[in-house]
Amino acid sequence: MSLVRSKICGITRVEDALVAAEAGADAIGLVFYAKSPRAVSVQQARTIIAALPPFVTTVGLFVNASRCELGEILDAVPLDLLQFHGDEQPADCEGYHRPYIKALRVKAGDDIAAQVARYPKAAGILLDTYVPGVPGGTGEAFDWSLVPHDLGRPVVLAGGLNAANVRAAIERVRPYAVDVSGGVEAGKGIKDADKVRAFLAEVRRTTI
Ligand SMILES: O=C(O)c1ccccc1N[C@@H]1O[C@H](COP(=O)(O)O)[C@@H](O)[C@H]1O
Repeated sequence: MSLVRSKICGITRVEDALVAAEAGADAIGLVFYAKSPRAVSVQQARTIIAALPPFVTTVGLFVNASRCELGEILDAVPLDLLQFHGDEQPADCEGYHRPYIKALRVKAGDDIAAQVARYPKAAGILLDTYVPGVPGGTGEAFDWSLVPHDLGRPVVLAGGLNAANVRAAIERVRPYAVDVSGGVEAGKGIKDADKVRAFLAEVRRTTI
């Protein structure tokens, strides 16, 4: 029997980070993608991370960022883990002296196992919903039955999760962790404390 880890992504405010940490989130996600309504500046990210208690993993989310842009952010922001959510190839994700997770956007007919195998150095694989033209954070779930049973890697399940469906999602996919953004928001980039608490409580009471 194991507990499923959790990440609350798209944090833009200190108060939301603290609610997530106090409610037991294992990680918070900071979006460094200017086109996202949840994008944070370097200074915002530093302020949020400085306010966190120990043992909360800080994840930086990037979408096709250049090496130069990413390097500048990493020089300034103490991120523990990188999440590549665009079309990054394996070589684009390596060389930053940080573990990374690669997001794959899932649709019917995909050979998920083959895509996962392309990223042997990834610490984990995040599975999100494929929506044409949108890299992520769509709030839409995908058909969880598309996920093969044993991908042999830590799987982070994402895409349209919320307190009402996360239990079923965990029981179906048996992921290492779940990741949520829109399902715990009051508005874009603003978390709803009650939704965050309800989501994390539901994750905690669901063992696999
Ligand atoms: O949150 C965003 O704005 C975002 C932008 C670009 C790529 C990914 C983004 N978020 C990630 O998308 C998934 C699913 O989010 P949701 O729960 O469906 O809203 C999650 O991993 C977010 O971290």
